[in-house]
Amino acid sequence: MSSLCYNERGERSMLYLDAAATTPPWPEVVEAYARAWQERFAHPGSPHELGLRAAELLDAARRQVAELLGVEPEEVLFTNGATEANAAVILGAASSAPEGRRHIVTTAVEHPSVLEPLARLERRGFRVTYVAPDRSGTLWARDVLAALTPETFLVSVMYVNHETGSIHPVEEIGAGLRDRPNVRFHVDAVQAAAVLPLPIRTARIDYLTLSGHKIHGPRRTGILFVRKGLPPPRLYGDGVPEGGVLHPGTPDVAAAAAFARALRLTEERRTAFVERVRDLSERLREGLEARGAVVLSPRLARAPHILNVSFPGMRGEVLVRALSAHGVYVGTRSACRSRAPRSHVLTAMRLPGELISGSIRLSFAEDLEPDAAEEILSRFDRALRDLRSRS
Ligand SMILES: Cc1ncc(COP(=O)(O)O)c(C=O)c1O
Repeated sequence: MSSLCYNERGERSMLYLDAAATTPPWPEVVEAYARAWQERFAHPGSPHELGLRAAELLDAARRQVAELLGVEPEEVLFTNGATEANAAVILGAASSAPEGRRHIVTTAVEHPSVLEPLARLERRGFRVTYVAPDRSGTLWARDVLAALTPETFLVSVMYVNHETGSIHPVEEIGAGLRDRPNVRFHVDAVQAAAVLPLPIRTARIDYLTLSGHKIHGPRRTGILFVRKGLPPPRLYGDGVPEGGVLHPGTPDVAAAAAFARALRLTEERRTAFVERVRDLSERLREGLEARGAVVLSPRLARAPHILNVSFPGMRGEVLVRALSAHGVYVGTRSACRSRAPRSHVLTAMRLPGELISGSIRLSFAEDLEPDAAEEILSRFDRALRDLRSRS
């Protein structure tokens, strides 16, 4: 990261504020990946010595992840990323839903990787209730629980929203589901892992998804937690996931090792990161409000590494481009949907159209210090000046 971020005089040239889209790789993770790939390249299913050593590493990665999450190794499956895992959980729960139970509760602000399989199920006759947050972006557990009906077989709620950073009350929802043992509870915790401990046990979660590239690990890696005793979802046909890997095909041992390393470093660095990023995002919030921005992220229960603001009268994409001319890289909304006409998250918050179209998302990665705020704000000033001089 640092070689990309600093020029030859040691000055910061690039300010990457798009960590919710993807994070830069940590060198230790790259090294873990490269070493495992070179040294344990054999197929972990091969019965010879090299195969056994590869299988050993896969197994060790699974045990490390389980230990970090406080769960059993058998409850961890490596995946090709959270999109794959979210779809597998949702479509899998639907295919094993008891007779006559065809209702799912979710939120209107989920990531497209949850909304798209749900839309597919709706076309097949399932009913889905999309619970909306309030105007501040806060989701209330009581609204989610009130949407349950006797036909509900699945509740799917993300832990941290990818556009606003809103923290959803998954523990309270899980507590409310304790007397509904036949309702499965799925949590997409992709945006939470960098900043929050994951309450897998305390929240009565059945399925939880994580993604490697949001915690400085490789793309197309991740894990799916499946509570012991539940059937693991199947991607194709009848095959049960084998050797701790969700997808069929040759397992990527190096990817599993790299994911485990990224998760361990995330755990070790989380407290210090949260402290730094809270300070940084507070300074930016104040500085941007002083420049006329309206903060769209909730004031309370916001993950500190995501800050959504809007400059009324300005288009978000235009500001994103103006900022990038000054080496500041921010996002508009979910990178997967950045071409969709408007944010479904901000629309669900019932915000005025002008605020929605002016919104940008700042999201912070590990290497930013709080005093970067001054430099970021001064580059905002330059970008805003450029835009005003053009209009
Ligand atoms: C909340 C959330 N869920 C799921 C995903 C998809 O993750 P992946 O890129 O690993 O498929 C993302 C990625 O942006 C996300 O933000």
